[in-house]
Amino acid sequence: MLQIKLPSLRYSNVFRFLVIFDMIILTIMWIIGSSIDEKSELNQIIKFHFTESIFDIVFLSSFKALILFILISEIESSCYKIAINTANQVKKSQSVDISSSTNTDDTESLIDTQQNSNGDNSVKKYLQAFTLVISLVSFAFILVKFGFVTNLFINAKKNDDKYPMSIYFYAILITEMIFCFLEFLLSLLNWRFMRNFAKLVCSKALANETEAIDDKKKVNIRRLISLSYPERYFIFSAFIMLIVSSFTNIVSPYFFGSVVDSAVNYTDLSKMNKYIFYLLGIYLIGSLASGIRSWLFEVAGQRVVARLRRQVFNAIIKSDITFFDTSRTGELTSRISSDTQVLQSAVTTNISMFARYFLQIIGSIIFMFSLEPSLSGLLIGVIPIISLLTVQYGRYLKKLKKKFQDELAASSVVAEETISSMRTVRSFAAEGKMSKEYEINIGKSFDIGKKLAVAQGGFMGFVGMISGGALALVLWYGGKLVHDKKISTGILASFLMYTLQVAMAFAFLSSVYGDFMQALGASQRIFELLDRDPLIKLNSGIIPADEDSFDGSIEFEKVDFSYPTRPQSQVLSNVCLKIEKGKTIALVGPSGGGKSTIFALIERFYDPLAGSITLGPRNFDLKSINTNWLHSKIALVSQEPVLFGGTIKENISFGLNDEIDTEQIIEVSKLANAHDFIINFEKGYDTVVGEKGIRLSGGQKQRIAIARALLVNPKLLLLDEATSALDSESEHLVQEAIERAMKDRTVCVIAHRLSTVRNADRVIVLENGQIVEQGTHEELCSIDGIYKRLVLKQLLSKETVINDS
Ligand SMILES: Nc1ncnc2c1ncn2[C@@H]1O[C@H](COP(=O)(O)OP(=O)(O)OP(=O)(O)O)[C@@H](O)[C@H]1O
Repeated sequence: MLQIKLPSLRYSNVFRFLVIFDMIILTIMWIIGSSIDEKSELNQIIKFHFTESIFDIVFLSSFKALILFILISEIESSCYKIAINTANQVKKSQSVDISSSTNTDDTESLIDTQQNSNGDNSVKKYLQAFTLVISLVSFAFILVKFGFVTNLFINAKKNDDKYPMSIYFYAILITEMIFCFLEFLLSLLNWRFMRNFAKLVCSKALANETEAIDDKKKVNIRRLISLSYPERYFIFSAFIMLIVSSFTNIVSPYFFGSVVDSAVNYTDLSKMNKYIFYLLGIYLIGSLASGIRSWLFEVAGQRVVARLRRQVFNAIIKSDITFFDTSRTGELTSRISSDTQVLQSAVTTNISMFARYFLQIIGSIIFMFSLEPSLSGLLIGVIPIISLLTVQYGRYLKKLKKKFQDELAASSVVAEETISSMRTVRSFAAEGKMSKEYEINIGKSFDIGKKLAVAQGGFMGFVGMISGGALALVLWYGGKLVHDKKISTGILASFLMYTLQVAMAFAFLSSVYGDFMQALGASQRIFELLDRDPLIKLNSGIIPADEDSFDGSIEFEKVDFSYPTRPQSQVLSNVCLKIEKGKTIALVGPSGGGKSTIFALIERFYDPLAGSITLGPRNFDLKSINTNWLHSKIALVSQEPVLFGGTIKENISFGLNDEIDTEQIIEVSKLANAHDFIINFEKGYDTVVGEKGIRLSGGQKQRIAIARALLVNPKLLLLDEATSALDSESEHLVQEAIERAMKDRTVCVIAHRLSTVRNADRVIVLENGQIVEQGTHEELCSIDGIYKRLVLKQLLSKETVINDS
């Protein structure tokens, strides 16, 4: 999405700030209040009473903060999308004057139209209504509670009774009431402010005339987490399980301490047995919830990584050919397999771990405070040191992991190239050299891996040391308090368990954070691939309704071209060329003259730099045509056809979506002189041809490629004659197949044989990217030019090949 700079002081930010501020203030007030008030907060949790307990208000504020925060963010992002879509539509249609519409009612009415016709909007409406309901319900709840408590206060005053709540907690109640009122007010204003927000985004997007509106985003934690958005239901359920298991973790030390206290203080064991029973129940629920949580997160992780792999693969295969001119296969496959794997745990399990340990730390600290504030103070001092260190460590890991994945991808390039060209490697006895090259590359990633290991080990050790130190300190100070009879042994035992939990949670949290940062490093290249906009988009552009709109004819008009990877060397200049319907055009000329480039432009692998290429009698510009449609009308038989690892049948029907029946395949194979050799194989058409057709001879591969082209029944056939010598029998069969394929069709052939050029309707001679001669074979032989020289050279050497290749 276009990165539109939004004002920081905007409605959603104010709302988000308010709910978070509400949560923090309430939690702080609760912790302070519960450590000062003699009523144990713990008892209030266990024995909840509407007019006496206060923790429900704190929980309400925290949950509400979480839900409202998410809702407001979602509403804003829907509005943003709607506004950008509106802007895109305006830009596309250009029906509205951009400069004058930015601040007028036009934008507003356009947004309205877009909102009414958009699916995002119905979601947005529900979210807005939900926001209002949540804030209204919380406000109502707090008002009712306030009413009841105030009533009790008044009665208590009259009757000289004890107040139902301490003054601290009454202050919490009033504070939350004010917050709830403000939140409710803001929710009411949601519609109005969001409408203004959409207007603002739309006008900013429209005003930004020079920049295209695209979907590029920065790579950050938010984007990383957004990968798991489609799995939100799994993750949400897993989170519920996580809250249950964290809760059991938080309360279990309390019961643990109670067991110790009841064993020390009572002669009767029944109280201890009761606590043990509770403890067992808590452990059982905790482990069940843990198991389900882990299963749900794992499934979500697997789904995320599978989807990501599909997306990356699709992004790669939909890229333009220029992209493949600059990328290496091994690197791309490494991105799909290795980089995506690193992300798997980060976007699911790590989020869960993060939330789990975070909750555990917060919960444990709250319980520790209510048990013994002075002991807790000791621990709190350690937290900033670890936090600071963790952030630095995370940054370092992110950088290192990106380098590591890059080096890994580089070694995959060597592996892929070696394995896929094993015959060449073997024939040059280059195994040793390739092995050394791989070793060097893998050595580089290993060196970074070692640094990663040192960083991880060192950091974990450091965190362990700090946690151990904190534990010893707590033990020493706690022991002193027990000795002075200020706290019971049970409280110390509970406290030590909480300390251990917090220390462990910190250690895990740091390591999870490290993993997260590593994933961020690894994800950079993946997002680069996903964000890449192909220069030539597949499956876009017009599909002519009329089948006759392309009859095979094609025209080049003053075409200039150079490859994007080598822009300084012009490969075609001022090429004017007409391929008429039903005619055969032969392209000849010295090697490197630009013949294959002409084919590449007809296939629209690239676009010309200047001039135009038009199709059919209605002169459709090639750039405006849907490329998939184009490729269904044109077939290319190349010099060295590439087959895929499947069966012969699959190879012949390759790329055709409809079910092709075997009869048709046999028919085209017969025409291509392939049927006889195919049925001689044991499995006939179901014979597997091996990777890239390695189990077939050159001539056989060519005949299969011809059968493939015949099955497409193209309007235009592009043929690159083989230069590699086949034995005469095979050559005869291939030649015959080619002649049959060319019959009654528009053909453009890169000719290497005299017989082909003789039969062509027109011969075009290309040299250094320019058409230097054209005419029939006889016409060109009658002038003293390049063509005549080529023919003479071929006749003198008694070869059939005509080009200088
Ligand atoms: N993908 C590419 N990227 C950059 N330059 C290229 C690319 N393909 C070809 N070229 C360059 O473009 C020029 C024309 O190449 P082209 O393959 O069209 O010649 P050709 O006449 O078909 O040669 P041959 O008969 O040897 O196949 C050559 O100089 C070549 O090096």
